Amino acid sequence: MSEVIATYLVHDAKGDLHKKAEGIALGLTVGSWTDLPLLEQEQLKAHKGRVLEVSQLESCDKTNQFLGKNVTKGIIKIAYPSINYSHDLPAILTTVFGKLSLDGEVKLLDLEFSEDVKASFPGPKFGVQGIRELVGVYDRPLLMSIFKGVIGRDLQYLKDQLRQQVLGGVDLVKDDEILFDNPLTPFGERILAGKEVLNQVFQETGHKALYAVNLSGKTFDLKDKAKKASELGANVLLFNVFAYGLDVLQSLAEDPDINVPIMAHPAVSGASTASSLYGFSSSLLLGKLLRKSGADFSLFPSPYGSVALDRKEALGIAENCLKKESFKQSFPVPSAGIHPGLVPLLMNDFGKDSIINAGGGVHGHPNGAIGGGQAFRSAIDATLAGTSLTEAANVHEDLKLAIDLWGVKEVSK
Ligand SMILES: CSCCC(=O)C(=O)COP(=O)(O)O
Ligand SMILES: [Mg+2]
Repeated sequence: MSEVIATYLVHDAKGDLHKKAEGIALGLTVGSWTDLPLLEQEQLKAHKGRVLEVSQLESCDKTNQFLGKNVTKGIIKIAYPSINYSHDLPAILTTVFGKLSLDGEVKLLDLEFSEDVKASFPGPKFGVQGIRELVGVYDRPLLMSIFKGVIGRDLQYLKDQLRQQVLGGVDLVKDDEILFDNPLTPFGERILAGKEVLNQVFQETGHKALYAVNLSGKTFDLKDKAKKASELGANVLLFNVFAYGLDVLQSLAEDPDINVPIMAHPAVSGASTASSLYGFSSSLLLGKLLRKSGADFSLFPSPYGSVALDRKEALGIAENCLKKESFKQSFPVPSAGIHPGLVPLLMNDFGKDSIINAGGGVHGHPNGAIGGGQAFRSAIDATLAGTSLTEAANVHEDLKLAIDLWGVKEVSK
């Protein structure tokens, strides 16, 4: 059947989850059902939402949150026929979670798309394999660092900082998401300066790296800017997708003239995912929907750093980025507050097909960004070899300095 199936977590004060589910299925499709004459009921049958599952999880007394209100917690699954909407995310999301997202304690946990609806989405242009081919690294997690303190600085500062990071052995360097187009480091000039530095380092050392430049500005200017970036030879486009909308990402990913991988930053997404009662699940928004819309990379808070996400949610994002699908895979990038001592935990959770990403954990190293990058590379190599970081630190000075500063968390067996 051609449809989208939505799974919701609900907290219902009235306690009748079946009635609630029927109300949602009708309200978001044909409206009132039983009041209609029989003929009209028959005609509208193909359009009506179908309740597939209602299961009660528990009844709870939410004394602390809502003045003693008793609520019933449950899971509701509803199928929405695809003849009701055009096959694009704005129409699909408005159908399955439009008015409903404003109507009490409902969280959208998952969406399942029938194959014909799925076919309307591009998925990543490059994917994990395509990105690996660009950097020529196949046997380990990639390492990415982030420009820091570039706001208010000129192109020369940016070039110097890029050079230090790449000499440390990182595979990618990304703009911070808060660096926008500006007179000191304009978008096009950042791309050209980045290429110059990366070429220089490659000539000197043979080390290949990519630079992700922040694609920013007004929505209707983005395509032209992205095409210009593509012509200038940009390696990767960083994109604050949740400040714009998933469909804007999809339009960029679908455009054949924008032949550049897209890195989705999670800025602003917390407003839609953080509550346990409302919004979207992280695995849906930052995993499944980003991948469908064409993100080659999905950045999200790891369970361990400064902005920690629940471990199960973070693993759910990575699973949706990588699981077997008709689309290419998106690279999961657990981020925020990452230092070399967290590498064993990250690799244990996210495996080889992930990217270790750090800003402060690279630049804050006592030997600067070169030492920071090298400490991370040693931590990755040691973990792959099954050696503890404490042991590896005996022979890798930069790793030792990093561990002395930030500590180490080995995986508990
Ligand atoms: C919330 S994921 C975003 C990662 C990011 O953009 C960043 O600036 C992290 O920097 P840090 O110094 O915490 O590694
Ligand atoms: Mg940042």
